[in-house]
Amino acid sequence: MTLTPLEDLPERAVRVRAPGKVNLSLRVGARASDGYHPLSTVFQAVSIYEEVVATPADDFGVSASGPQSDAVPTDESNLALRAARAVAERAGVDDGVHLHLVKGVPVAGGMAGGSADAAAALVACDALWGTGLSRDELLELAAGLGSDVPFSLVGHTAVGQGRGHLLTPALSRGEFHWAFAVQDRGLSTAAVYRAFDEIRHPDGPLDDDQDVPLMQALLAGDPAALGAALHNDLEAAAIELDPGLTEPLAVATDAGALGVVVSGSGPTVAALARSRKHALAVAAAFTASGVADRVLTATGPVAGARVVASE
Ligand SMILES: C[C@](O)(CO)[C@H](O)COP(=O)(O)OP(=O)(O)OC[C@H]1O[C@@H](n2ccc(N)nc2=O)[C@H](O)[C@@H]1O
Ligand SMILES: Nc1ncnc2c1ncn2[C@@H]1O[C@H](COP(=O)(O)OP(=O)(O)OP(=O)(O)O)[C@@H](O)[C@H]1O
Repeated sequence: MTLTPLEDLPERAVRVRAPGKVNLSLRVGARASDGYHPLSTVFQAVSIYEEVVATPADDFGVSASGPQSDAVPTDESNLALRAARAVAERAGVDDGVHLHLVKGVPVAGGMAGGSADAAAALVACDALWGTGLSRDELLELAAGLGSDVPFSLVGHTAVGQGRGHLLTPALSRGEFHWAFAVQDRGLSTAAVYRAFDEIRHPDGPLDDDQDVPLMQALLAGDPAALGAALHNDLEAAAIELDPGLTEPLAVATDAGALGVVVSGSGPTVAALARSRKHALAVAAAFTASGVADRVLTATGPVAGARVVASE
Protein backbone atom coordinates (compact mmCIF):
# COMPACT_ATOMS: atom_id res chain seq x y z
CA MET A 1 0.00 0.00 0.00
CA THR A 2 1.24 3.55 -0.76
CA LEU A 3 1.15 5.84 2.25
CA THR A 4 0.87 9.60 1.81
CA PRO A 5 4.40 11.00 2.38
CA LEU A 6 4.59 12.87 5.69
CA GLU A 7 5.68 16.13 4.01
CA ASP A 8 2.54 16.09 1.81
CA LEU A 9 0.14 16.10 4.76
CA PRO A 10 -1.74 19.38 5.33
CA GLU A 11 -1.03 21.30 8.53
CA ARG A 12 -2.45 19.60 11.65
CA ALA A 13 -3.33 16.38 9.90
CA VAL A 14 -3.69 13.08 11.71
CA ARG A 15 -3.26 9.89 9.72
CA VAL A 16 -4.62 6.62 11.15
CA ARG A 17 -4.41 3.10 9.76
CA ALA A 18 -6.92 0.36 10.58
CA PRO A 19 -6.92 -3.26 9.38
CA GLY A 20 -9.47 -5.47 7.63
CA LYS A 21 -10.53 -8.73 9.25
CA VAL A 22 -11.30 -12.37 8.60
CA ASN A 23 -13.73 -14.34 10.75
CA LEU A 24 -11.75 -17.55 11.39
CA SER A 25 -14.94 -18.97 12.79
CA LEU A 26 -18.41 -17.43 12.56
CA ARG A 27 -21.25 -19.21 14.38
CA VAL A 28 -24.68 -17.61 14.09
CA GLY A 29 -27.74 -18.12 16.31
CA ALA A 30 -31.39 -17.34 15.59
CA ARG A 31 -32.33 -13.70 14.86
CA ALA A 32 -33.30 -11.92 18.10
CA SER A 33 -36.16 -9.41 18.57
CA ASP A 34 -33.74 -6.48 17.99
CA GLY A 35 -33.12 -7.80 14.44
CA TYR A 36 -29.55 -8.94 15.17
CA HIS A 37 -28.22 -12.48 15.38
CA PRO A 38 -26.24 -13.62 18.43
CA LEU A 39 -22.74 -14.56 17.32
CA SER A 40 -19.81 -16.57 18.51
CA THR A 41 -16.94 -15.56 16.27
CA VAL A 42 -13.15 -15.51 16.23
CA PHE A 43 -11.75 -12.45 14.47
CA GLN A 44 -8.23 -12.10 13.06
CA ALA A 45 -7.04 -8.67 11.87
CA VAL A 46 -5.05 -8.90 8.62
CA SER A 47 -2.47 -6.63 6.96
CA ILE A 48 -4.84 -5.05 4.43
CA TYR A 49 -5.43 -1.50 5.59
CA GLU A 50 -7.69 1.50 5.41
CA GLU A 51 -5.94 4.84 5.88
CA VAL A 52 -7.91 7.82 7.19
CA VAL A 53 -6.41 11.33 7.06
CA ALA A 54 -8.26 13.80 9.30
CA THR A 55 -7.77 17.56 8.80
CA PRO A 56 -9.48 20.49 10.54
CA ALA A 57 -12.46 21.95 8.64
CA ASP A 58 -15.40 24.26 9.30
CA ASP A 59 -17.90 21.50 8.56
CA PHE A 60 -17.96 17.69 8.33
CA GLY A 61 -16.95 16.10 5.02
CA VAL A 62 -15.51 12.92 3.57
CA SER A 63 -13.74 11.87 0.36
CA ALA A 64 -12.31 8.53 -0.75
CA SER A 65 -9.64 7.22 -3.11
CA GLY A 66 -8.24 3.80 -3.97
CA PRO A 67 -9.80 0.60 -5.38
CA GLN A 68 -13.64 0.56 -5.46
CA SER A 69 -13.75 4.04 -3.87
CA ASP A 70 -16.54 5.00 -6.31
CA ALA A 71 -18.80 2.65 -4.33
CA VAL A 72 -18.18 4.46 -1.04
CA PRO A 73 -20.96 6.88 -0.03
CA THR A 74 -19.76 10.41 0.76
CA ASP A 75 -23.05 11.54 2.33
CA GLU A 76 -24.10 11.32 5.97
CA SER A 77 -24.41 7.50 5.71
CA ASN A 78 -20.61 7.19 5.54
CA LEU A 79 -19.54 5.27 8.63
CA ALA A 80 -16.35 7.32 9.12
CA LEU A 81 -18.31 10.57 9.04
CA ARG A 82 -20.79 9.16 11.56
CA ALA A 83 -17.83 8.20 13.76
CA ALA A 84 -16.44 11.76 13.61
CA ARG A 85 -19.83 13.22 14.55
CA ALA A 86 -20.10 10.73 17.43
CA VAL A 87 -16.72 11.86 18.86
CA ALA A 88 -17.67 15.56 18.51
CA GLU A 89 -21.00 14.97 20.25
CA ARG A 90 -19.52 12.90 23.08
CA ALA A 91 -16.64 15.32 23.72
CA GLY A 92 -18.62 18.55 23.14
CA VAL A 93 -16.39 19.66 20.24
CA ASP A 94 -17.76 22.46 17.99
CA ASP A 95 -15.15 22.07 15.21
CA GLY A 96 -15.64 20.20 11.94
CA VAL A 97 -13.27 17.78 10.21
CA HIS A 98 -12.51 16.55 6.71
CA LEU A 99 -11.78 12.83 6.45
CA HIS A 100 -9.99 11.39 3.44
CA LEU A 101 -10.28 7.60 3.17
CA VAL A 102 -7.64 5.64 1.27
CA LYS A 103 -9.43 2.35 0.62
CA GLY A 104 -7.36 -0.82 0.77
CA VAL A 105 -9.96 -3.25 2.14
CA PRO A 106 -12.55 -4.49 -0.40
CA VAL A 107 -15.81 -2.48 -0.32
CA ALA A 108 -18.85 -4.53 0.82
CA GLY A 109 -16.49 -7.50 0.77
CA GLY A 110 -17.06 -9.08 4.20
CA MET A 111 -13.73 -7.78 5.54
CA ALA A 112 -15.09 -4.82 7.54
CA GLY A 113 -13.67 -2.01 5.39
CA GLY A 114 -16.30 0.52 6.43
CA SER A 115 -15.87 -0.57 10.04
CA ALA A 116 -12.11 -0.01 9.75
CA ASP A 117 -12.80 3.51 8.43
CA ALA A 118 -15.09 4.17 11.39
CA ALA A 119 -12.53 2.88 13.92
CA ALA A 120 -9.77 4.92 12.27
CA ALA A 121 -11.98 8.04 12.28
CA LEU A 122 -12.70 7.60 16.01
CA VAL A 123 -8.96 7.45 16.78
CA ALA A 124 -8.10 10.26 14.33
CA CYS A 125 -10.72 12.71 15.64
CA ASP A 126 -9.82 11.92 19.25
CA ALA A 127 -6.18 12.78 18.43
CA LEU A 128 -6.96 15.82 16.22
CA TRP A 129 -9.25 17.43 18.80
CA GLY A 130 -7.27 16.24 21.84
CA THR A 131 -10.49 14.94 23.37
CA GLY A 132 -8.68 12.28 25.41
CA LEU A 133 -11.57 9.80 25.33
CA SER A 134 -10.77 6.58 27.21
CA ARG A 135 -10.42 3.23 25.46
CA ASP A 136 -13.77 2.16 26.96
CA GLU A 137 -15.49 5.32 25.67
CA LEU A 138 -14.10 4.74 22.17
CA LEU A 139 -15.25 1.10 22.33
CA GLU A 140 -18.74 2.23 23.37
CA LEU A 141 -18.93 4.71 20.48
CA ALA A 142 -17.60 1.97 18.15
CA ALA A 143 -20.32 -0.50 19.17
CA GLY A 144 -22.96 2.16 18.46
CA LEU A 145 -21.68 2.51 14.88
CA GLY A 146 -21.62 -1.18 13.86
CA SER A 147 -21.07 -4.70 15.14
CA ASP A 148 -17.58 -5.03 13.58
CA VAL A 149 -16.28 -1.57 14.58
CA PRO A 150 -15.04 -2.50 18.10
CA PHE A 151 -12.84 -5.25 16.63
CA SER A 152 -11.37 -2.81 14.08
CA LEU A 153 -10.25 -0.69 17.05
CA VAL A 154 -8.79 -3.60 19.00
CA GLY A 155 -7.26 -5.73 16.22
CA HIS A 156 -5.02 -8.78 16.76
CA THR A 157 -7.14 -11.87 17.54
CA ALA A 158 -10.36 -11.77 19.56
CA VAL A 159 -13.48 -13.77 20.30
CA GLY A 160 -16.64 -11.77 19.54
CA GLN A 161 -19.98 -12.42 21.21
CA GLY A 162 -23.31 -10.61 21.40
CA ARG A 163 -23.75 -8.89 18.02
CA GLY A 164 -20.02 -9.51 17.56
CA HIS A 165 -19.20 -6.35 19.56
CA LEU A 166 -18.36 -7.95 22.95
CA LEU A 167 -14.68 -8.83 22.63
CA THR A 168 -12.29 -11.05 24.54
CA PRO A 169 -8.66 -11.06 23.34
CA ALA A 170 -7.42 -14.50 22.24
CA LEU A 171 -3.87 -15.86 22.29
CA SER A 172 -2.24 -16.51 18.94
CA ARG A 173 1.34 -17.45 18.14
CA GLY A 174 3.28 -16.54 15.00
CA GLU A 175 2.14 -15.23 11.65
CA PHE A 176 -0.47 -16.73 9.31
CA HIS A 177 -0.41 -16.18 5.53
CA TRP A 178 -3.52 -15.48 3.45
CA ALA A 179 -4.58 -15.06 -0.19
CA PHE A 180 -7.88 -13.30 -0.94
CA ALA A 181 -10.10 -13.49 -4.03
CA VAL A 182 -11.91 -10.12 -4.22
CA GLN A 183 -15.03 -9.41 -6.29
CA ASP A 184 -16.10 -6.02 -7.68
CA ARG A 185 -19.72 -6.92 -6.90
CA GLY A 186 -20.34 -6.61 -3.15
CA LEU A 187 -22.83 -8.42 -0.96
CA SER A 188 -25.14 -6.64 1.47
CA THR A 189 -24.51 -7.92 5.00
CA ALA A 190 -28.20 -7.53 5.91
CA ALA A 191 -29.23 -9.53 2.80
CA VAL A 192 -26.82 -12.36 3.68
CA TYR A 193 -28.24 -12.57 7.22
CA ARG A 194 -31.77 -12.64 5.70
CA ALA A 195 -30.74 -15.49 3.36
CA PHE A 196 -29.29 -17.28 6.41
CA ASP A 197 -32.71 -17.00 8.11
CA GLU A 198 -34.33 -18.69 5.10
CA ILE A 199 -31.85 -21.59 5.03
CA ARG A 200 -31.09 -22.27 8.67
CA HIS A 201 -33.24 -22.25 11.78
CA PRO A 202 -30.76 -22.53 14.66
CA ASP A 203 -32.24 -23.60 17.99
CA GLY A 204 -30.64 -23.49 21.44
CA PRO A 205 -27.62 -21.48 22.58
CA LEU A 206 -24.44 -21.16 20.52
CA ASP A 207 -21.94 -23.89 21.33
CA ASP A 208 -18.50 -22.22 21.81
CA ASP A 209 -16.88 -25.62 22.51
CA GLN A 210 -16.86 -26.28 18.77
CA ASP A 211 -14.05 -23.74 18.42
CA VAL A 212 -11.69 -25.40 20.92
CA PRO A 213 -9.57 -26.98 18.12
CA LEU A 214 -9.35 -23.57 16.41
CA MET A 215 -8.22 -21.83 19.62
CA GLN A 216 -5.63 -24.58 20.16
CA ALA A 217 -4.36 -24.14 16.58
CA LEU A 218 -3.92 -20.39 17.19
CA LEU A 219 -2.13 -20.98 20.49
CA ALA A 220 0.21 -23.49 18.84
CA GLY A 221 0.75 -21.31 15.74
CA ASP A 222 -0.23 -24.36 13.66
CA PRO A 223 -1.48 -23.26 10.19
CA ALA A 224 -2.55 -26.76 9.09
CA ALA A 225 -4.74 -27.19 12.18
CA LEU A 226 -6.11 -23.65 11.77
CA GLY A 227 -6.92 -24.35 8.12
CA ALA A 228 -8.88 -27.45 9.11
CA ALA A 229 -10.83 -25.50 11.75
CA LEU A 230 -11.98 -22.52 9.63
CA HIS A 231 -15.78 -22.24 9.73
CA ASN A 232 -18.49 -19.83 8.55
CA ASP A 233 -22.21 -20.34 9.17
CA LEU A 234 -22.96 -17.53 6.64
CA GLU A 235 -21.10 -19.26 3.80
CA ALA A 236 -24.12 -21.14 2.37
CA ALA A 237 -26.20 -17.95 2.45
CA ALA A 238 -23.47 -15.96 0.66
CA ILE A 239 -23.19 -18.71 -1.99
CA GLU A 240 -26.96 -18.76 -2.46
CA LEU A 241 -26.87 -15.02 -3.26
CA ASP A 242 -23.69 -15.33 -5.34
CA PRO A 243 -23.34 -18.91 -6.70
CA GLY A 244 -20.10 -17.98 -8.52
CA LEU A 245 -18.33 -18.07 -5.15
CA THR A 246 -17.95 -21.85 -5.37
CA GLU A 247 -15.28 -21.22 -8.04
CA PRO A 248 -12.65 -19.37 -5.95
CA LEU A 249 -13.35 -21.83 -3.10
CA ALA A 250 -12.51 -24.74 -5.42
CA VAL A 251 -9.49 -23.01 -7.00
CA ALA A 252 -7.91 -22.37 -3.58
CA THR A 253 -8.47 -25.98 -2.53
CA ASP A 254 -6.85 -27.22 -5.76
CA ALA A 255 -3.91 -24.87 -5.13
CA GLY A 256 -3.27 -26.66 -1.83
CA ALA A 257 -4.76 -24.09 0.56
CA LEU A 258 -4.76 -25.37 4.15
CA GLY A 259 -8.30 -24.07 4.51
CA VAL A 260 -10.62 -21.82 2.56
CA VAL A 261 -13.65 -19.88 3.72
CA VAL A 262 -15.94 -17.03 2.67
CA SER A 263 -14.86 -13.99 4.70
CA GLY A 264 -17.69 -12.83 6.99
CA SER A 265 -20.75 -12.04 4.87
CA GLY A 266 -18.70 -12.35 1.65
CA PRO A 267 -18.12 -12.22 -1.24
CA THR A 268 -14.34 -12.16 -0.57
CA VAL A 269 -12.90 -15.69 -0.33
CA ALA A 270 -10.03 -16.16 2.14
CA ALA A 271 -7.50 -18.97 1.63
CA LEU A 272 -5.00 -19.91 4.34
CA ALA A 273 -1.58 -20.77 2.94
CA ARG A 274 1.50 -22.59 4.28
CA SER A 275 3.87 -19.65 3.79
CA ARG A 276 4.18 -16.25 2.13
CA LYS A 277 5.41 -18.00 -1.03
CA HIS A 278 2.44 -20.36 -0.99
CA ALA A 279 0.05 -17.41 -0.47
CA LEU A 280 1.48 -15.83 -3.64
CA ALA A 281 0.97 -19.15 -5.48
CA VAL A 282 -2.69 -19.36 -4.35
CA ALA A 283 -3.18 -15.71 -5.42
CA ALA A 284 -1.64 -16.55 -8.82
CA ALA A 285 -4.07 -19.48 -9.15
CA PHE A 286 -7.01 -17.11 -8.45
CA THR A 287 -5.74 -14.75 -11.16
CA ALA A 288 -4.96 -17.47 -13.74
CA SER A 289 -8.40 -19.07 -13.39
CA GLY A 290 -10.22 -15.74 -13.73
CA VAL A 291 -12.31 -16.30 -10.58
CA ALA A 292 -11.46 -12.96 -8.92
CA ASP A 293 -11.63 -9.32 -10.01
CA ARG A 294 -8.64 -8.57 -7.76
CA VAL A 295 -6.34 -10.67 -5.58
CA LEU A 296 -4.61 -9.70 -2.34
CA THR A 297 -2.17 -11.39 0.00
CA ALA A 298 -1.76 -10.57 3.67
CA THR A 299 -0.58 -11.78 7.04
CA GLY A 300 -2.35 -11.85 10.37
CA PRO A 301 -2.76 -11.08 13.16
CA VAL A 302 -1.93 -7.34 13.14
CA ALA A 303 -2.76 -4.41 15.45
CA GLY A 304 -6.02 -2.43 15.42
CA ALA A 305 -6.54 1.26 14.53
CA ARG A 306 -3.33 3.26 15.20
CA VAL A 307 -2.09 6.80 14.56
CA VAL A 308 0.73 6.53 12.00
CA ALA A 309 1.45 10.25 11.53
CA SER A 310 0.41 13.40 13.34
CA GLU A 311 1.56 17.00 13.01
C1 LIG B 1 -20.79 -10.58 9.07
C2 LIG B 1 -19.92 -9.83 10.06
O1 LIG B 1 -18.96 -9.04 9.36
C3 LIG B 1 -19.14 -10.84 10.90
O2 LIG B 1 -18.15 -10.25 11.71
C4 LIG B 1 -20.74 -8.94 10.99
O3 LIG B 1 -21.71 -9.72 11.68
C5 LIG B 1 -21.40 -7.77 10.29
O4 LIG B 1 -21.08 -6.64 11.02
P1 LIG B 1 -21.43 -5.15 10.48
O5 LIG B 1 -21.19 -5.07 9.03
O6 LIG B 1 -20.70 -4.22 11.41
O7 LIG B 1 -22.97 -5.14 10.72
P2 LIG B 1 -23.95 -4.00 11.28
O8 LIG B 1 -23.70 -2.72 10.52
O9 LIG B 1 -23.90 -3.97 12.77
O10 LIG B 1 -25.34 -4.61 10.81
C6 LIG B 1 -25.73 -4.68 9.46
C7 LIG B 1 -26.88 -5.65 9.37
O11 LIG B 1 -26.41 -7.01 9.52
C8 LIG B 1 -27.30 -7.78 10.29
N1 LIG B 1 -26.60 -8.31 11.48
C9 LIG B 1 -25.39 -7.81 11.86
C10 LIG B 1 -24.73 -8.35 12.97
C11 LIG B 1 -25.37 -9.39 13.68
N2 LIG B 1 -24.78 -9.94 14.76
N3 LIG B 1 -26.56 -9.86 13.29
C12 LIG B 1 -27.19 -9.33 12.19
O12 LIG B 1 -28.27 -9.78 11.84
C13 LIG B 1 -28.47 -6.89 10.64
O13 LIG B 1 -29.47 -7.11 9.67
C14 LIG B 1 -27.92 -5.48 10.47
O14 LIG B 1 -28.91 -4.58 10.10
N1 LIG C 1 -16.52 4.31 4.91
C1 LIG C 1 -17.20 3.40 4.19
N2 LIG C 1 -16.53 2.59 3.35
C2 LIG C 1 -17.20 1.65 2.63
N3 LIG C 1 -18.52 1.50 2.67
C3 LIG C 1 -19.23 2.26 3.48
C4 LIG C 1 -18.60 3.25 4.28
N4 LIG C 1 -19.54 3.86 4.99
C5 LIG C 1 -20.72 3.29 4.67
N5 LIG C 1 -20.56 2.33 3.74
C6 LIG C 1 -21.65 1.49 3.19
O1 LIG C 1 -21.58 0.23 3.83
C7 LIG C 1 -21.64 -0.84 2.90
C8 LIG C 1 -20.76 -1.98 3.40
O2 LIG C 1 -19.45 -1.52 3.47
P1 LIG C 1 -18.21 -2.37 3.98
O3 LIG C 1 -17.12 -2.15 3.00
O4 LIG C 1 -17.93 -2.05 5.40
O5 LIG C 1 -18.74 -3.86 3.88
P2 LIG C 1 -18.26 -5.19 4.53
O6 LIG C 1 -16.77 -5.20 4.56
O7 LIG C 1 -18.96 -6.30 3.84
O8 LIG C 1 -18.77 -5.08 6.01
P3 LIG C 1 -18.75 -6.22 7.13
O9 LIG C 1 -17.65 -7.17 6.86
O10 LIG C 1 -18.52 -5.38 8.37
O11 LIG C 1 -20.11 -6.81 7.03
C9 LIG C 1 -21.18 -0.25 1.58
O12 LIG C 1 -21.82 -0.87 0.50
C10 LIG C 1 -21.56 1.23 1.69
O13 LIG C 1 -22.82 1.47 1.14
